[in-house]
Amino acid sequence: MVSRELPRIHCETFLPSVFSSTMARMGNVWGTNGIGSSIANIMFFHAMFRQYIPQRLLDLIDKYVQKWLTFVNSDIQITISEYTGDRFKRSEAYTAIQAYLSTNSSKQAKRLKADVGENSKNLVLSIDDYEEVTDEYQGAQFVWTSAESHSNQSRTDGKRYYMLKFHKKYRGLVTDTYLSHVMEVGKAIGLKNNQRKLYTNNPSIDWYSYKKSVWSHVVFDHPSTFQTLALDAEKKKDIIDDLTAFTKAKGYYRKIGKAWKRGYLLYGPPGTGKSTMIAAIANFLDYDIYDLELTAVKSNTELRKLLIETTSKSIIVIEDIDCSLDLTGQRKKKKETTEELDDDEEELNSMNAKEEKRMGESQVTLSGLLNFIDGLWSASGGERLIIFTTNYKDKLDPALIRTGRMDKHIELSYCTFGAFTVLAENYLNLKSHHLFETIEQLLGETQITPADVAENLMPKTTNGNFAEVCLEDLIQSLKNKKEEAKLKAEEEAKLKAEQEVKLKAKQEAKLKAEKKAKLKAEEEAKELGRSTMDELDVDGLLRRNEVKKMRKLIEAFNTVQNKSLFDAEYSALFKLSTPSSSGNLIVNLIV
Ligand SMILES: Nc1ncnc2c1ncn2[C@@H]1O[C@H](COP(=O)(O)OP(=O)(O)OP(=O)(O)O)[C@@H](O)[C@H]1O
Repeated sequence: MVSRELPRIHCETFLPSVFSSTMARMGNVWGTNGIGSSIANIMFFHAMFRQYIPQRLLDLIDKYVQKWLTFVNSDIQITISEYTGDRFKRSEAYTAIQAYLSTNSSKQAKRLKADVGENSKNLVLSIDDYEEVTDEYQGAQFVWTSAESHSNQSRTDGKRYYMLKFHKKYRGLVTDTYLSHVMEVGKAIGLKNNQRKLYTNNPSIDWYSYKKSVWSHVVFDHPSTFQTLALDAEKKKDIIDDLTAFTKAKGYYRKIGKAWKRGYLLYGPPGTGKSTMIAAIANFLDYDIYDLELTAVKSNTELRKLLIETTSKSIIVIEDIDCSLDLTGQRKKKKETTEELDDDEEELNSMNAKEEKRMGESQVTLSGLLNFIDGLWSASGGERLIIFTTNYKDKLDPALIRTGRMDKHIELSYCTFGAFTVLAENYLNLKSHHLFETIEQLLGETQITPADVAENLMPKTTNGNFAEVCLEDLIQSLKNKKEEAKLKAEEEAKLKAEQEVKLKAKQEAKLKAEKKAKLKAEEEAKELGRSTMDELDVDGLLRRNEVKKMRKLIEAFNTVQNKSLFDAEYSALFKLSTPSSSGNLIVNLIV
């Protein structure tokens, strides 16, 4: 990353006389007429010189002048840009340097910039553009400058960078220890100031504005912890152990050749604590949360870009993944739409409208999402959890939740007595109570979400023994729920019984009809006497009223055993001069 930007001689080719007189005037103004005119003369001769000397010779001279300047210039410069590569990701070095310089800059720099700090309470100062800050390290001096470069086309499309200048004799010190020292201290300051953040993705239309950010954030300040989470102790311990093991497994993941990330699927009915658990996990691990609104992501490329711009030590959350996108049916639907519209040209206008609407909708596909979770790009950053939540696990594509993508499936279900005791302690400060026994019994008999229990345990009055009131409220709620469930079960049983009776009647009618049809067929077969006739009848080659005639014909054939006689019989029977095609067929079959 060490780049040595050496001063270049810019050879002016504009009118030397104008320049010369300007310089002379400046000399007068400064009272240094001699120096001014000397510079003007040098520039004049330099310009003349460049006009009459061949280009190849000029290039050669330039090359040697640069070499000479390198030799005599004692400073080395290192530039650290805010965004590396094609502005994919904010440089960690830039952020660390910003934090590192924040302490020095407030003491030294005369022009400072102030911004609201991470905790939104204090102002954080940093050096303004082209202001210099000198840092001392092991007796050496280092000069830092902050600046912004603009491309020729755009004045707003600035690329921010820090520039470090030092004497070339400190090159070894810089590469060996100084830069790592800056990074280490900067990161430590960053962590100290750091408050966890809750990010949400910006619509892509804003990505290229002056703010240039794909994510927006607020300070994450959710009070949920594993202690306050209503969950059975065993389940809780299992999750905590899993998370702890994950955070310590950097080396292990590298050894087995896997990206350092883990997928959690939280599923269960609404109000069972899926979002609450995510907050508890973030607080436990001290991670940021990236709450990804998938419907606002237009394409798989955008999804990848969002992923790249997440930091490590973070949780990427997609809530209600089953509702986020029709990930499996999306392509099919589009195809159907196109086919329909092809069929009818009159619908061209409506097609355009539909197409426009479709363009506005998310084009993220299942494969895009799968790549997001465990494609090559997902390995950048490391130490990340990906959490999906859903109320309907069965609706999800198995590929999305298979082990390796969603490594741990956690069911959050209705409130157990264990979960209730956590809530009672949190909400009412109660470890035990004489009503707990009744509640335990009722919880075993009916289903209630932790959200509903929590709502009942919220003190609604400050008077008297509100804990007892809350518990009684809960008992009443549980009884109501039990009654509701009983009524619902009875209703369902009644409905089921009715459906079964209907089904039985339908089946009996069907059996009866089949039996009747069979009997009729048997009677007809008997009448025909031969299976050949059954086949012919089945094949529909003969009309039913011809069957009887055919029987006679066969009898005639069997009796006469002579083709010419049979033909005569046949013609007489059907009153034909020549046999019909069906007659011929029968004859062929029989003969
Ligand atoms: N397991 C729990 N522990 C503690 N509080 C809970 C728990 N479950 C629910 N709650 C309470 O109920 C409220 C709603 O819970 P939460 O939003 O976490 O449920 P959810 O499962 O994410 O619901 P949804 O599926 O509708 O998003 C929370 O604010 C919290 O107060």
